[in-house]
Amino acid sequence: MRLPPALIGHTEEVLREVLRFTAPADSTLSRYFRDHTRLGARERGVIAESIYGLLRNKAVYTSFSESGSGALIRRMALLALADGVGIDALGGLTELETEWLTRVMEIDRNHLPLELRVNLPTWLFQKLTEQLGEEGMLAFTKATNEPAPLDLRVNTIKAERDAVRAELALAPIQAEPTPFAPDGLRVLKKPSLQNLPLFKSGAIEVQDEGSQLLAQIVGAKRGEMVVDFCAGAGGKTLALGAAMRNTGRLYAFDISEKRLAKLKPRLARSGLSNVHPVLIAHERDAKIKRLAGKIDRVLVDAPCSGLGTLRRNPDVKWRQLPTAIAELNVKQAAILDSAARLVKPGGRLVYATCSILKEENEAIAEQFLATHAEFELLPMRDVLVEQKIVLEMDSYLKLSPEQHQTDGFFAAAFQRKK
Ligand SMILES: C[S@@+](CC[C@H](N)C(=O)[O-])C[C@H]1O[C@@H](n2cnc3c(N)ncnc32)[C@H](O)[C@@H]1O
Repeated sequence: MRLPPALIGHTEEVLREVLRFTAPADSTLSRYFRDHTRLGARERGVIAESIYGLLRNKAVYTSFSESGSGALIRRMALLALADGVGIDALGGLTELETEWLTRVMEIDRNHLPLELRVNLPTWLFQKLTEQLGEEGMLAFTKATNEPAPLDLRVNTIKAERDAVRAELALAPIQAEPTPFAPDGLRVLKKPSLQNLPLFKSGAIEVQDEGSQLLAQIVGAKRGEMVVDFCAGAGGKTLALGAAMRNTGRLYAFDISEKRLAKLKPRLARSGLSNVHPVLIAHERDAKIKRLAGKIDRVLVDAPCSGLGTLRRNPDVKWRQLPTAIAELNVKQAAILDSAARLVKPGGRLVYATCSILKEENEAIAEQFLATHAEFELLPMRDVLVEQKIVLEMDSYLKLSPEQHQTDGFFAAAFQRKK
């Protein structure tokens, strides 16, 4: 069945807004759908897919749009829609548009220049090629164009992985244990989970396997004092609280009241009572000082470029700029430096990002070690053995979509010398 002609106009309108890059694409889409309640589920699906498709293929579409006629934004929207549903499904095309689309859709994209094919801004193309080599950069960009799997973390305070898997199967939702994270399940299709009793009761949370592994390597145990320094909406806080078996004290710091507010309902569902959310003004807030030298484990899940999450957020590569990354680097080092003060002798500090850029990862870890003689690196291979996670790593944890089917993550673990 042909899609209504108005769909092209809607896609154009969302696209115009998304390409301003003033807000994340998913929030622009949600707002548009809230304002246009008459759009049906299929139409929403087609628009959303086209917008994400466009963000993944922006360089190619921009080049293709140099031919054709009419408004540029319409040509871009048509390419995204044609890639998503096929030209024949589109209602409202003019003869000229059909002719142009048919012609450009026949171009073999494998023969386009590399920089176009990988669909990266030039600065990122150069950086990733330098860092990963051409083959590595190609493997990464290919993997970021694949949809991310839907991973769940079983809340071990409330349920066990096998039992949850069996209950999901009755729904019927098929799920497999995640390859590396001990409490993870990978759901094979993408059903809606919000209304499942398992979700409502807090037995499961949606969380990428990589994110679960970051919480795991903190190694939090019963009765400990733990700080999640950049807790946000608490994805990792909840995993840490469960690892502590709901004992001890877990502080969830963040500078964003809005994000901490999102943690509240998740906390209520989780059944955890050992979590203490604390709004801080900045990383050197006086509230932090009184905990100096008292904390067993500190996780710094630092604000970062998010370039490891391109599968879910393809707009990030177009929104990020090298200047913003340089500013982030200063912030990351400052947060890590302040968080380190909390760690007691023998305690563990974990620095993590969802980026794949060396300057946000290894460079920050190395700079930290060079300026903090009281800390030593805990090689990640040892931490993984301690946590019984079968993953080959060297000094650091480096997860990537092409190798591990997770988002791109980095983590370094340090120990304060005794
Ligand atoms: C990568 S996100 C955290 C995600 C979260 N840990 C999770 O698992 O869902 C980084 C967080 O750092 C917070 N942040 C930014 N600057 C900060 C600072 N100076 N001190 C503490 N948190 C900060 C941001 O508000 C954001 O929530």
